[in-house]
Amino acid sequence: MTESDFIVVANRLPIDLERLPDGSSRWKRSPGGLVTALEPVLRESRSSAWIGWPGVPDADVEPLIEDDIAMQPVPLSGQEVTDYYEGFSNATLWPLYHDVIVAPEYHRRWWAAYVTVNRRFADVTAKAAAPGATVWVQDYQLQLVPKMLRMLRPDLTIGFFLHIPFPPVELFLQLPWRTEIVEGLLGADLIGFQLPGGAQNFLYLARRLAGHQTSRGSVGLRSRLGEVQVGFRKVRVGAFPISIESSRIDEISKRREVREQARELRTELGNPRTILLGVDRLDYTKGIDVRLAAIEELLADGDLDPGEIVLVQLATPSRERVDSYVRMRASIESRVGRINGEYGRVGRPVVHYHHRPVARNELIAFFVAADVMLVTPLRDGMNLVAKEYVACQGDRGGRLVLSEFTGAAHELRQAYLCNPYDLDGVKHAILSALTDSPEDARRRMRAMRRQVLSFDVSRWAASFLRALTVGPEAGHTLVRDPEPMLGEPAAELTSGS
Ligand SMILES: Nc1ncnc2c1ncn2[C@@H]1O[C@H](COP(=O)(O)OP(=O)(O)O)[C@@H](O)[C@H]1O
Ligand SMILES: O=P(O)(O)OC[C@H]1O[C@H](O[C@H]2O[C@H](CO)[C@@H](O)[C@H](O)[C@H]2O)[C@H](O)[C@@H](O)[C@@H]1O
Repeated sequence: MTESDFIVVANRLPIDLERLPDGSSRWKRSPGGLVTALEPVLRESRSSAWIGWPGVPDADVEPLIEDDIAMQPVPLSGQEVTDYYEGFSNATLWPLYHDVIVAPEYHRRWWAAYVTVNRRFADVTAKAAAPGATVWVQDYQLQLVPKMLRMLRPDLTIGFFLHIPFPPVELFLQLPWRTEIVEGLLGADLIGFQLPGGAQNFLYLARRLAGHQTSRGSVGLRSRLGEVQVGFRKVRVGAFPISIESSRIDEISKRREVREQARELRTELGNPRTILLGVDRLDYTKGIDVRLAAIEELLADGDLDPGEIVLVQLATPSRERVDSYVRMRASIESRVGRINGEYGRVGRPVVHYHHRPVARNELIAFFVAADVMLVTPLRDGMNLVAKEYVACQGDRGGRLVLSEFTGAAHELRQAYLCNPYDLDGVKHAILSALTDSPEDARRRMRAMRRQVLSFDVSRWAASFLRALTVGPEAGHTLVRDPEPMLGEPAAELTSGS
């Protein structure tokens, strides 16, 4: 494989290898918003490569070119999938960074696998990068890569972006390997978070856990970066909310065949007065159970008429061997069954639940058909689905019910916002969305569309990469924390003893 000037390093390649029952295999699109966001960025750049896992254990695949992107597979053994991916990444870090919605598990064996796999990603990247190349490392699965890579290749410019929330300090401190993670990230030249709060939590930890001098001023959106002094290097820290290919999605949503498909969907659903829609990876962070509980109560209260509404829930399979995901799936599917058993009629279920990914244009037809979009996560780094729905509304006044605990809620202020922990609040937001006047709904949607169409994914990537490749901002005052570092005795105690 030739050396590349611009490399994205992510846990997954944008395509997953799928093994078929006859022993053959084929590539399919990988799930999740990280791939949705980064694919167009790489398609537009030259001499670029994507380094990642092909999605199945023990895959022995050669580098390949797909959609003009050079793909460099990093293999994982079956045991590494269990310990690094399902274990440390998705049963330790994922719940810890998402407000401990389920309890994170801390196992030294999982941590050892995380270190080993991060080192493998760093080694592969060090070999693939041209002299002076720019490398952009993605997400919580690879937080040690920046430091490992810097030690191997000090000539590289290294960026890191965290797609999920960076947790409150008190929660992060549970992690037995908290200092290693902070030091691993500080190998980057620029560390990006979705929101300023995450950046500020990280600056605090760089001071208190790792003892570095940091800036103290508040971090802005795509501006006012924070700084950490690491030896002779200045590491910058900022907030860069991710987005979507808004104008492409807008354009697809206006195609005649997509509108036609949306009409057909409505007919197939029995021409209900209102279509409500949920689109998510099947993940406990997404609050699918919250929206089902709200709909069930609204039906029971008589506020919703089962003859007039239909809820379509599209759920992409995700992390299917992790215990918490297995339990959540069973509970969601049993609730869907209960609602349909109670309120559905023969041939007319109230909830249409599909446990599979749908093709891109079909998904856009669902967004066009939906009168109300339900996005109710308990915590979510951004939630691109909310932005995709807005991009598909054209001049329609589709209504977006949106959890306050998504990154998207910080930009889409005109949504019907709700606290997903407050069931009455969620019910109220759904009823407001259903009963608001068409003029008011259009006014809200127009404001959100302006936001989504102006701040698209290329602007996200450009703002991060510009900050990564230009020199540090001048004029920051860096301070070392006067308080003792965490885990060390306070100065007055040592001097007094
Ligand atoms: N059932 C589905 N079929 C096809 N695409 C889906 C489905 N569910 C989610 N997606 C896509 O996956 C991406 C999810 O991104 P996001 O909302 O940011 O959450 P996450 O990355 O946590 O899954 C979006 O681009 C969305 O359109
Ligand atoms: O690779 P998987 O384990 O199947 O998971 C899919 C992806 O899920 C997460 O997506 C996040 O990124 C989105 C884009 O920034 C953001 O909108 C969303 O809030 C996040 O949850 C995960 O962060 C990715 O690494 C996974 O590939």
